[in-house]
Amino acid sequence: MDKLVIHGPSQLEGEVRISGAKNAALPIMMGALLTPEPVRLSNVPHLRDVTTTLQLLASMGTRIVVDEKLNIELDTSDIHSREAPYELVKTMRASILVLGPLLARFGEARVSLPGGCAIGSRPVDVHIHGMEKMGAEIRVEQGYIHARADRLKGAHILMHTVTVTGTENLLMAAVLADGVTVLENAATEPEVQDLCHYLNKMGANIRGIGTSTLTIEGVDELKGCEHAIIPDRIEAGTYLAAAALTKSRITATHAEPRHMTAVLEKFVEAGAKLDIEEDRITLDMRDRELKPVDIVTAPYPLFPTDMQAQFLVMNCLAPGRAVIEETIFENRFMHVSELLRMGADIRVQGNKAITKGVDHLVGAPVMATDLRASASLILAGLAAQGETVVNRVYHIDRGYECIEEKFHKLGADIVRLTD
Ligand SMILES: CC(=O)N[C@H]1[C@@H](OP(=O)(O)OP(=O)(O)OC[C@H]2O[C@@H](n3ccc(=O)[nH]c3=O)[C@H](O)[C@@H]2O)O[C@H](CO)[C@@H](O)[C@@H]1O
Ligand SMILES: C=C(OP(=O)(O)O)C(=O)O
Repeated sequence: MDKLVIHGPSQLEGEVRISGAKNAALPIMMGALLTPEPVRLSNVPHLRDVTTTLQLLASMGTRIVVDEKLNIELDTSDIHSREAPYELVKTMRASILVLGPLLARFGEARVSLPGGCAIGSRPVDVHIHGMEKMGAEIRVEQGYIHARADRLKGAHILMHTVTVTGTENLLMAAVLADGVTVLENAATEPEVQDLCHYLNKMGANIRGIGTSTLTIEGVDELKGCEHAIIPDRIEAGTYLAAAALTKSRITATHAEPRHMTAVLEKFVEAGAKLDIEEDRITLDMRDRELKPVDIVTAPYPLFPTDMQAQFLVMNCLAPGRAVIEETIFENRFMHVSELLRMGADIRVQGNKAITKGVDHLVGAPVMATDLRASASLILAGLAAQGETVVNRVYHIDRGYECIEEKFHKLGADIVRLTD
């Protein structure tokens, strides 16, 4: 398995181009199953999860054309399978997002249960109950969700918790349903909004985009469209965190600062100087001192759980005490034990990580079992003294496009070793 070897401490400078958002690209690609006409997607990030999604769609009969600019055309006019098998779903939880589109367009779907993963149990009860309310018959047998419906019917659905993929799955089920669906307590994440805009381009009728109540008037069919994926706010935040940690100045280009308000405010509270333009964010931490910041993760527009691990590393090097409370996933401190091995002072109490800033971190071999935890270990390695080897780069490749090339271009001493 590949590993990344980092020699720190690094001084970063220059510009980094932010890629399209993983968490927008995946549902939007699955949404191609809703129409027999081709959809053309641009700004799709080059990620392992995107490859897995292409494999999943291809296994169902989707024709895929990738042009020289890496735009992706998906043509689902000849779908012959309505199944998402365990082998693919186990590597990417977002595969559950084929359930809504398959059920809505073909009246049946067989999707492996995604199961628990490193950051928590991650049930899909909201997805299932919502589709049942829309008239689907659902059985869960031998690890698979079997769903059937002649035609889904509009329904009033109050989701008991705010769920991003749950909202997306129910949206994609509702756009082809008979009648009006109201989704209450819907997620308002920019990635959910991007999916709504894309579906409306296809001819769907979704109102309330960006609010917690979405009203969807079902239509008989959807058509093809062209769509550019929004920038990845978590990738942008991760590079800015690297600059903060290494007392550097970098600019994230092709970003969307309007999606990052909570995170950008925390960078300022942490002592960074920010210069924000239309689609560029410059963070300057040169000759400035990191300050500890208390954080509570919460659904958008509040502070995202996907940036928690990166800010935890910043707190490790900020003189003083800070508390980070993780309210979304019950087991999302996998990075803590590895950071302790690098000399951090962190105590985990329930869903809180309490840090006392140390003067410096020391490089070590480390490994994490989820995406953002792994990213945070790269950040720690960039700031630490000596060599850090980040094992199981597999997780990073799920969500960060060419991470070592981007950091290398910013001046980091980082190389990938392939076994
Ligand atoms: C592909 C994708 O977009 N992944 C993102 C998505 O994951 P994902 O959509 O899986 O996360 P959810 O928003 O669904 O999870 C939020 C909370 O709701 C709970 N829950 C969820 C569904 C359900 O049916 N029942 C239930 O109880 C989960 O266990 C969790 O505690 O949102 C998360 C929260 O912002 C992000 O960390 C992930 O990066
Ligand atoms: C948890 C994440 O992704 P996923 O939902 O795909 O596991 C993430 O992007 O941080």
